[in-house]
Amino acid sequence: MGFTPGPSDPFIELMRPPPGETPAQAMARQKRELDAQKRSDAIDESIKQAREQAKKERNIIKVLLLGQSESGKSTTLKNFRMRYSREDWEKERDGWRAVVQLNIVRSITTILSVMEAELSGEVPAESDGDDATQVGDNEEMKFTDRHQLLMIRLAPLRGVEAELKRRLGAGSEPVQPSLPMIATPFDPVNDAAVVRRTDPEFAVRSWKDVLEREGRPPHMEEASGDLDRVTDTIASCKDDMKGLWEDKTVRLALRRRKLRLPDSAGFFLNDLERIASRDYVVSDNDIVRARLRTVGIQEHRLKFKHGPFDNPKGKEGSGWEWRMFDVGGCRTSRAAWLPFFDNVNVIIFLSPVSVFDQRLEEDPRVNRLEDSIILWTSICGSKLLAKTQLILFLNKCDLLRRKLKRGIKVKTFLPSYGDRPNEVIPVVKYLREKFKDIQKHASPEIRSTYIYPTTVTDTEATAVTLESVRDGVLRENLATSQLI
Ligand SMILES: Nc1nc2c(ncn2[C@@H]2O[C@H](COP(=O)(O)OP(=O)(O)OP(=O)(O)O)[C@@H](O)[C@H]2O)c(=O)[nH]1
Ligand SMILES: [Mg+2]
Repeated sequence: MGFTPGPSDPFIELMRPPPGETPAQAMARQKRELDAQKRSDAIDESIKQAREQAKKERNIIKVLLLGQSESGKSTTLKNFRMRYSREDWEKERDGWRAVVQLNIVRSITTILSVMEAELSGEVPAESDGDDATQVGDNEEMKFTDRHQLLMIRLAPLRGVEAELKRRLGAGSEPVQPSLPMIATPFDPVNDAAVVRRTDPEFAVRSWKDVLEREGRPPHMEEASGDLDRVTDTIASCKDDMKGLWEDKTVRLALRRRKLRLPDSAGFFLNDLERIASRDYVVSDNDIVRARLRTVGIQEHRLKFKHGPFDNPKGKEGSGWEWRMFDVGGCRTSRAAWLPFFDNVNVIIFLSPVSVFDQRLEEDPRVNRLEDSIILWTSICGSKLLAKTQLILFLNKCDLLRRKLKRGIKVKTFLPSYGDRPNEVIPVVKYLREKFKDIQKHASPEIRSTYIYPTTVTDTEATAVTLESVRDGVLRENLATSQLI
């Protein structure tokens, strides 16, 4: 005899309408059941989507570039893009022309301001411990009619500077000196952190905005006319700019005033013959050197399709994608970093080694090396970043070499350096050990740190470093992705 489910079947019992249910109650119950089913289906769907998303993102590596302002984050990113995203790099080439021009013109107008100050007999400001070599006040500094003439002939560059700022200014704004400053992204923001600056620096919000505008073929008469005017004026000032930059008395005045031009200024000013011309074509090196302060956070994507670790599952078209985030490094920008720490796979942290005798632009009370160490300690110690792979670039080794050659003693600014030799290799080795120790003691979990001494403006040497970084990152993330 077969089994006939009877009234005692638990499922039937469960589904049975309650005794004495009215038609209205039955309708309400059925609606409740339908809603519950819908909710359950929605949950199933979102789980499915999350799984699919995780599968898709298995090959995505999130990389953050961190470090103080002018540490070389954007320059590092440019190296990556030049090497691994050549198509975009080429598309943006023309857009950099105006940036290089602004870099040159700003250096020249800054020098003109120094000359004006000298000629008007203004007393130079006290040293802020910056890297200029001491120049005796008694050194002869004779300005002549020729200098006056140079100043008059170069005066149109002030208008060009304003014009270039306006053009690059879609996303540009001066650094807000009134914004709260914090030393690390984990610090609470309060008004006490506000420091007033006297000289707000020109800033550009986003490469992408600027380059998209600048790189476009000029479609408006006005835009193309402006560009020609700018290029024409710069070209017509070429000889005078060279005369100014090469003049001994001017150099002496710059040293006496302890003027710190941007790190790339020399690179551009020594090559005026090529750059200040009407048919100037932007070179790879020019792009790498062109300084554009980052404000906000910019995302750039790189695809790795070739190489030993590029195909994690051995499937066609399943290469790795790196999402690289470049941040503004000054103290007013660091609060914006925090939301990007979620699920970050890799941090490339840049600490310039040449800055032991310099102060922060945004807060001249703070030594730049000290700032970098505070920042590194906070990043290493963050629980949120405990599983993140840390890569440290001890950058600007070339500037360190130059500085030490000029006789500036590390020990003066870093007494703990003691009597070790005042040479590049021992200094970098010393800093490397210090940064490594901090990582070891501050990290919530044991992890390795990959440390590279770099000069990211040297694209050939950096290419070798990037290969190693790339393979190291992919190897580590391959292991993680296998676990998904
Ligand atoms: N000589 C030399 N100059 C460098 C090096 N790295 C960067 N620079 C220059 O330093 C300046 C600042 O570099 P950026 O890459 O713009 O610095 P950043 O960290 O992105 O700065 P923010 O956007 O302000 O946070 C630029 O003029 C670079 O060309 C280096 O290793 N050597
Ligand atoms: Mg930058």
